[in-house]
Amino acid sequence: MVDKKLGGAGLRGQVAGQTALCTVGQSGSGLTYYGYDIKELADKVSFEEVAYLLAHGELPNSDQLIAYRGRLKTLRGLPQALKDVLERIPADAHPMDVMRTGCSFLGNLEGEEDFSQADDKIERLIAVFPSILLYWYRFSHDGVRIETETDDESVGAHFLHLLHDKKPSDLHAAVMNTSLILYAEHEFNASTFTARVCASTLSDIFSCVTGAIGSLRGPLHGGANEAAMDLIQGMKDPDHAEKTLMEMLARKEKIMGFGHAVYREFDPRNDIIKGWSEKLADEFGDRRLYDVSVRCEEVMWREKKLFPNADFFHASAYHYMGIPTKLFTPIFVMSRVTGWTAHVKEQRANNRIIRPSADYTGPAPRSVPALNKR
Ligand SMILES: CC(=O)SCCNC(=O)CCNC(=O)[C@H](O)C(C)(C)COP(=O)(O)OP(=O)(O)OC[C@H]1O[C@@H](n2cnc3c(N)ncnc32)[C@H](O)[C@@H]1OP(=O)(O)O
Ligand SMILES: O=C([O-])CC(=O)C(=O)O
Repeated sequence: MVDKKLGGAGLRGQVAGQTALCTVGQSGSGLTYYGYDIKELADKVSFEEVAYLLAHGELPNSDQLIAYRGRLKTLRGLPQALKDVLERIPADAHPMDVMRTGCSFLGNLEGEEDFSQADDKIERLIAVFPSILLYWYRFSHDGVRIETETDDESVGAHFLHLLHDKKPSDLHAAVMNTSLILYAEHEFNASTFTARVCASTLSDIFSCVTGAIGSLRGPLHGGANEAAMDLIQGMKDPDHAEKTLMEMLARKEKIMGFGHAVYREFDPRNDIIKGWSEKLADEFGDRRLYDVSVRCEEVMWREKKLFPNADFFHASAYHYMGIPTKLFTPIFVMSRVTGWTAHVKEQRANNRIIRPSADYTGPAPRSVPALNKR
């Protein structure tokens, strides 16, 4: 196992605040949302129930769930001004930049005027992110202006429906549901911490989420699922996967989708998405991507004691559902917006501006030389 440097760089191991939302890596279950184990949530509930839990602190009863799903359905439409903006974003833009711009622009049209509107804005963002992404994607790639208001019951099915122009199979809707649950919340990860820092200045929720999207975009965080896909795509079979990884490790390259800042031996989300990836591989009728991913897992553990994080088996799972690689990280946004916004509310409820100190390493005090003396 890799030794962690506690303290210092990356604030690793330092407590930077309190949360009631989530535990990561504590002994026992590994990952819980408001006390519920991630495995049980992934087995028993829908993403919408998790989204409600994160927003309100308790799972909804059946009336609350029906009403919540109904509200999300009615909030999927895009204002014309936002459609106009999305149509101007080029096809080769990164979809995470589309999400960032879409969120920021919506903040201009439907801004949060005071914090009592937070719950409404949160529901709007959860409902509208798939529409923002796929309106842009289908316009820029297929030349069509899609209708974003579908009657799909779930966010995951709505996303696949807009992408493929048809309702998804039960299997694919179930995988999306689980995937969105797995990605929903993860304590003080980099993007959530970004959202909390922004919230601590008493800024609006669109600014908090826009900033968080920027942090999630990087390959050391959410962007790793796309980087993992790029890696496994080129692997012809498990032996080739092993050879490729051994060469990369010899060159001291990072293998995206492996390792974690908090978990030490495994990421509890991995087994869950891995199981779905195998089911999808069998349905797809070509196990190559799944089999090479399994070999990567074996090699990384044997060579480096590093394990796949939530991102690694998401790559093959999403690919088997016909999702283009560059849309992988935006799916993370569609899910994590629930965690980010729950943290924004929590920060606001007990706020002090987040403003740490730095160890100074610059020059000793000195006086400014005249321009002709520099
Ligand atoms: C959903 C998520 O956001 S999960 C994270 C997604 N990100 C990735 O998959 C990117 C690849 N992984 C990484 O870069 C890292 O493991 C991170 C960013 C996740 C965690 O970073 P840290 O907490 O600094 O990692 P940690 O302290 O465990 O690293 C210790 C050593 O292991 C090595 N290591 C860690 N991860 C990897 C990896 N994926 N491949 C190769 N070596 C690695 C590092 O090089 C580091 O050595 P160094 O200090 O000499 O650089
Ligand atoms: O917790 C982290 O550092 C990264 C992560 O796994 C997540 O945000 O889901």
